[in-house]
Amino acid sequence: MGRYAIEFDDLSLRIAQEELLRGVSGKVEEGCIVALIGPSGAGKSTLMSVCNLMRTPTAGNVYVDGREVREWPVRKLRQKVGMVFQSPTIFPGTVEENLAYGLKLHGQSLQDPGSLLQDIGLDSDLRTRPGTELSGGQKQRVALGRTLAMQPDILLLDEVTSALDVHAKLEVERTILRLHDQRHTSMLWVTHDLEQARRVADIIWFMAEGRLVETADADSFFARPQTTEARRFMEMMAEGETR
Ligand SMILES: Nc1ncnc2c1ncn2[C@@H]1O[C@H](COP(=O)(O)OP(=O)(O)OP(=O)(O)O)[C@@H](O)[C@H]1O
Repeated sequence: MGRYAIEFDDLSLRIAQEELLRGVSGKVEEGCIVALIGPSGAGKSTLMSVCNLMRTPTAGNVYVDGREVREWPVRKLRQKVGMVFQSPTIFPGTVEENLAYGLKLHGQSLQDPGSLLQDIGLDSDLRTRPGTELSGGQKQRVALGRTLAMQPDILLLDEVTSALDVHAKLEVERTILRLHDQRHTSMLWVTHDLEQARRVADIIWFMAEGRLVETADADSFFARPQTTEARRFMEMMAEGETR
């Protein structure tokens, strides 16, 4: 097997009678940013959740760095595959304590809070500030920093900017791209914001009804999707914007 950060091999996931994922196969190259787009309920979050075993596949396999997820020690897998969500979780305590939270769970401490703050674009004065006093964008940076403190090789980003205003969204987006340049982290990035997908992604994966319907490099996807489903989706999204 070549060097892929993540590889999905005929992956399916059913909960009760519901088919959440249906035969998904695809590969994320190391250091690549894949934007996962598609209608609500397509299975985008579900696909990400199997990468760190928050959910277990019903059939098929998921390989992280060439090793099937169920063969990884879970703690190691979750250190290697970090996840950031739409709504940042901020624990009681200072920004620094929030940044160190994941490491502490792993019996480690944060070695260089100053440089992490710099990496996530937060002023060093904020280090001792209660996390709950931050703005939405700052909280999302702290959530990102907490995940990055674990030195993940892979980042799963689930609509991480959708709760932010335009300014904060672009700031967080830029921070993520800068970190990507520095650390070459591989990323699966779910977004409903097609302009964002166009700005950040190398590759687009379009999902619908639990299937990975189309994969393409971002430029060719946005020039013209190949499948009818993706074309319809793009038209629908464009109509929504002009309404
Ligand atoms: N625990 C569950 N039991 C049954 N069905 C579920 C469960 N969790 C999610 N689903 C269903 O699985 C489907 C896929 O959900 P998922 O959240 O992965 O979609 P999504 O593409 O990320 O959607 P969105 O863009 O709205 O976040 C949806 O139809 C959802 O209702």
